[in-house]
Amino acid sequence: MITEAVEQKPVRVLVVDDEPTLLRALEALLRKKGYDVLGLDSPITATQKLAQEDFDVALLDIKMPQLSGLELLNAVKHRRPEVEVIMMTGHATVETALAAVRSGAYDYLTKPFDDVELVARAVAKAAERKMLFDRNRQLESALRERASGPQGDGIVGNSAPIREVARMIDAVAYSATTVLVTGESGTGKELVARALHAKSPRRGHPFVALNCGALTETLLESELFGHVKGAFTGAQRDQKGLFDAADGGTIFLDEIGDIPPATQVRLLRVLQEGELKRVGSADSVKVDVRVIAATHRDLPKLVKGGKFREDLFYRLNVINVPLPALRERVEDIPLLAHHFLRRYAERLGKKVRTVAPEAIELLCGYRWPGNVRELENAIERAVVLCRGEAIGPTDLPPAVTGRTAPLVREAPANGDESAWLTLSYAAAKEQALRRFEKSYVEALMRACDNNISAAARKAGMDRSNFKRVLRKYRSDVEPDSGDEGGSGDGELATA
Ligand SMILES: Nc1ncnc2c1ncn2[C@@H]1O[C@H](COP(=O)(O)OP(=O)(O)OP(=O)(O)O)[C@@H](O)[C@H]1O
Repeated sequence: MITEAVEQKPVRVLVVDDEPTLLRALEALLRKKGYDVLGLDSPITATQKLAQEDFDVALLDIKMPQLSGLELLNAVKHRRPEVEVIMMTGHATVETALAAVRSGAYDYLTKPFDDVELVARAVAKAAERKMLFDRNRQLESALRERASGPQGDGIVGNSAPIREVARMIDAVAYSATTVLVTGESGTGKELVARALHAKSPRRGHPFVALNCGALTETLLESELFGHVKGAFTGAQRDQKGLFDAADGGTIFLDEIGDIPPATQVRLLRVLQEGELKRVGSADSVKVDVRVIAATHRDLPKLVKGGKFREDLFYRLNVINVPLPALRERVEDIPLLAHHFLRRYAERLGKKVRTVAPEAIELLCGYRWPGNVRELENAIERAVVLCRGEAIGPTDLPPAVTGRTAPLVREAPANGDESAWLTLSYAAAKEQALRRFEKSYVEALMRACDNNISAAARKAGMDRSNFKRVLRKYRSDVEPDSGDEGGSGDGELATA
């Protein structure tokens, strides 16, 4: 992972002071703290070294013969602007401090040092800042490489599975073959469809997307194929459909597993014959549209259950591009986080530049049931909340930091009753109920091997009520039809 490479680099510190005793003491102190230190008593030698070697932090005395510390600071910033500089001054005046900061110093310390630990702490802070910016630069350049490289498709990621996706896009974009993109919600199925279109010879023609799960059968058919006047109540004139709108280009049919049987027949006809019939008409119309379909459902299972036509499945599944869940490619998380950070910092006009290592660690440790979409939302939120240059753990959503209802977890069970007292009675009761509900449904699901019907029976609840409760805690459970407009095939998604 890119971040690890940055973190493992030893921090290199340059100390320049013409007082030999202090120089040796600082060298010894910083070496003891684990830094790779070069101590020099001559600012001239220091400028020569800076031309040859990399440093992360420089600790410079402000008053030296040959070259003043401020002149040396300017030389450092000129040669290596990325080095974090701390000035040491025996005559701390507001003017010298200001002059140093204006010239790019990160901090300044006043000599003599009452407590050398202060020096170590200042160096540690400067080193941390330098590493953050190194990490940022590295991720930025990886992103630039990715965006301008052969993939150039807006798909961010360097993991093996995402490289394979990019390879498949390149391999199949040029043909007119139907592609089925599969993967959990938020894994980037539409992004892949857009990339396929953008890299195809059809790119000068429209790309039209439709979420098939969001419409009733009549509306869906009319949207896709158009209708003639009088085809159904409200059809007051002839209307073309999205296949007409996409002529010469690509149509992206999301949630293809949700389309009803009659629509499946019509779609099969378009795929087989290259022609469609508008709703209410017996006439055929020729169309030239590439179909890319997507689903988060297990289509072969729907076929087995008689809910999806086998012939249509084979027509759609000529090429399958499976998208991995985000938790299966954790190494992409830092890259994606910085990608979204850049996007939202720019959009929101904020000076957030990076993600702190502890926040990256939390992001990498979370399961991301909503995949890249959830990560994108988390980073947008963090950019809004962030007050400094780096997103920290407190800017992340509670689900990611594990702060979801901590009071509930810690309250009376371990005797820490004070946790309750920060809540109103209603809030405490609500949290306790949610805790009970979550543990109960999770335990039941475990006991019933994830079989929703069996768990509902054991709970003495009807299946759809049980599912409604379960859905509060499990994002991978499908809604029942009527719940949120799904097709009513919740069993498939959870089995
Ligand atoms: N690899 C990626 N690089 C950059 N952005 C991504 C990537 N994958 C997904 N995204 C972004 O995440 C969001 C969700 O992606 P998209 O809508 O393509 O997912 P989906 O799988 O089609 O979701 P659903 O199944 O819910 O329709 C979009 O804003 C998309 O641009």
